[in-house]
Amino acid sequence: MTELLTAAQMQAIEKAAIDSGDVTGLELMERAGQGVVEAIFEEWPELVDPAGGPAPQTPRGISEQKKRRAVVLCGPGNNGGDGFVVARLMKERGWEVEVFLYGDPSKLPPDARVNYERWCGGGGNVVHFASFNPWASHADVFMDAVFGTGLSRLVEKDIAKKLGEAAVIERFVAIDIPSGLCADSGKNLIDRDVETGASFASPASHLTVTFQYQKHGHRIGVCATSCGVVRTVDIGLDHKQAMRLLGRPYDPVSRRRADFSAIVSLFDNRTLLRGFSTLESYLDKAWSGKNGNKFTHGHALILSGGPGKTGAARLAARGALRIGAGLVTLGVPPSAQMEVASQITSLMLRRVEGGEGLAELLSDERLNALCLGPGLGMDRARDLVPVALQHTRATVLDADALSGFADAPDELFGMLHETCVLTPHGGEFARLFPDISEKLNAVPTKGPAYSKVDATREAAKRAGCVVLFKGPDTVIANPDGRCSVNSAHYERAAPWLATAGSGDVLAGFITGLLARGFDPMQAAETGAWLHVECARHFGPGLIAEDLPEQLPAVFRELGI
Ligand SMILES: NC(=O)C1=CN([C@@H]2O[C@H](COP(=O)(O)OP(=O)(O)OC[C@H]3O[C@@H](n4cnc5c(N)ncnc54)[C@H](O)[C@@H]3O)[C@@H](O)[C@H]2O)[C@@H](O)CC1
Ligand SMILES: [K+]
Repeated sequence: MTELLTAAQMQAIEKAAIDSGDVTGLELMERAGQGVVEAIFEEWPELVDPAGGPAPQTPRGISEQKKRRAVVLCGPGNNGGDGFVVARLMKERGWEVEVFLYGDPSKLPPDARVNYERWCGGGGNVVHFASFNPWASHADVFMDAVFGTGLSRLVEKDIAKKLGEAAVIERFVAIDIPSGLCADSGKNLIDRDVETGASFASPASHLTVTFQYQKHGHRIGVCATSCGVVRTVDIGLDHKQAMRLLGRPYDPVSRRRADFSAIVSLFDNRTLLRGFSTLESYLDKAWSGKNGNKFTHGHALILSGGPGKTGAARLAARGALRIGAGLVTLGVPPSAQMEVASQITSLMLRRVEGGEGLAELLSDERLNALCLGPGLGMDRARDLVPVALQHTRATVLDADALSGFADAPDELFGMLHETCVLTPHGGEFARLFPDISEKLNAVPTKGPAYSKVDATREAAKRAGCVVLFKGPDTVIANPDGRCSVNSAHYERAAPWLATAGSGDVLAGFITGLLARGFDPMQAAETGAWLHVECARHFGPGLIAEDLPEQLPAVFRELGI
C-alpha cells in the first residue's frame, strides 16, 4: 500500500520529526534539494556532464566550454527554500544557475532564509521574479520552487502566466508540485481573468519531485495529468512514527484501533495480491460451513434491460464470469429472451419480468451477488432495485439503477445496505449527490480546495455503503472512512479505457468479486485496478468486449 497524504498531514509529520529532535528543518530541506538534483540526473542522464552542448569558438578560435544552465524560480515559503538548495547544489556541480525570487527575502521563513543566504554568500545572484521572461530565458532545466504544499490562495495572473509559458519550452521540474496546483484537490488555483472569465493554462511540468509521500493532488484532479513524471524521494522521515501520528498504526495487529479516515491509499498491485492470497482462506470460511461445498465460487445475477438494450448487461456478465464468479445468470425480461439467448454460451439466463419475478428468483440463496444498472432502463430500475435491496445480497448499482433515483435519491439511500457498491460516473454522481457535486465543481478561491476524495467520502457516508466515483482518478470510499485512489496516470495511463461499455464491464468485475466473497470495498478496489490493467494489457484500439478477455493474461502476469 502506498499512502497519499494531504498537505496538512505532511506538514504535521515534518513538524513532529523536527520537534522530536530527530532532524532539523534545515536537514530536511537539504535532503529535499539533494533529492531533486538526483532525480533530475536520473531523468535526464545526458545532463550529468556540466559542460553541455556544442562548444562555441571564441573569436580567437579557442574552444570555450559551454556550461549547462539552470533557472530556478523561488517563492516566498519553504518550497522556495528547496529551490535555493537546488541552486547551490547545481552550482557546486559546475552549472551556471540563475535564481528569480517571487517575494521579499526578509520575509522568508527561517530555513528558506538560511538557504537564501547560503546561496548569496556563495556568490549566487537573485533577481526579482518580475524580471523573469520565459521567452528570453535559456536554460537546460527550469526549476519551479514557487509554491508547494503551502499554496493557500489564488495565484496572481502575472506569475501564473510566466509559469505556464516556461513550462512548455524546456525541461521543467516542479519541486513538490507544479506551482498553482492544490496539493489536496489537484485543482488549479490560478486566478481567472476577471474580464474574460478565461482561466490560464494549468501549470504543468515534465518532472515533479515530491518528498517522502505523494499528496492526494498527485493522483487526482488536473494535477494528476500535469506532473509529467512523479518521483518520490526519501527525506528520511520515519514511516512508523508518521503513520502513528496520523492515526494509522503501522503494526497490522493493532489495525483495529486505526483511524481509517486518516489516510488515503493508492491502490497498487501489492494490495491486490494480498487480496487474492487471502481469497481462498476467506472462501473456506465463508462457504464450507454453509453448504459444504468449499469450491463454490459464488453465483452472480445481472439484471438486463429490454430488447435492443441487453448488450450492457451481457458485458457486465462476461466481466463477472471472467473475474471468477462460479456462475453468472442474466435476469432478462421475456421480450428480450431470444435476443440474449442467441448471444450467450457460458452464461445462464432466467426470465425476470418485474419485481415479483425477481423476488421469486432471489429465494434461491445461492445467488449471492447482484448487479443492476447497465442497460436496465429507468422504469425497470425503479421496479427492481427496491426488491433487490430488500434481499440484502451484495449488490452493485450502476448506470440506470442510479439515474433512476435522480428525483428521489433519499429513497434510494433509505434502501441501501452495507454490502452495496455504487459506481457512478460524474453525471450520475451529480444526479444522486447534487449538493456534493456542486461543492466539488465550484471554482476554488482558496486552498486546500474541496476534492474528489472529500466528495466521495461524503457520498459514502450519506449512502451508507461503498461509493466508487469513476474517472482516470477513480476514488473509492467506504462509510467507515477508508478511501483509496485507483489512479490511471503516469505509467498506468490508459485513455482508451474511456470507451462505450467500459463502465458496464467494471460493474461486472466488481459483481464477480463480490460473488467470490470479496468484501465491498475490496471488490470495488480490486475490480477498478484490474479494469485499468486489462486496458493497459490490450492497448489502444480497445473496445469494451476486449476487457474481460484480458483477465487471464493479466492474472497470469500477476502470478495469480
Ligand atoms: N521543513 C519543512 O516543512 C519542509 C518543507 N519542504 C518544502 O516546503 C514546502 C512547504 O512550504 P511552506 O509551507 O512554506 O509553503 P510554500 O512554500 O508552498 O508556500 C507558502 C508561502 O506562499 C505564500 N502563498 C500561498 N499562496 C499564495 C498565493 N496564491 N500567492 C502568493 N503567495 C502565496 C504563503 O503566504 C507563504 O508565504 C513543501 O512543498 C516543500 O517543498 C521541504 O523542504 C521538506 C522540508
Ligand atoms: K513548486
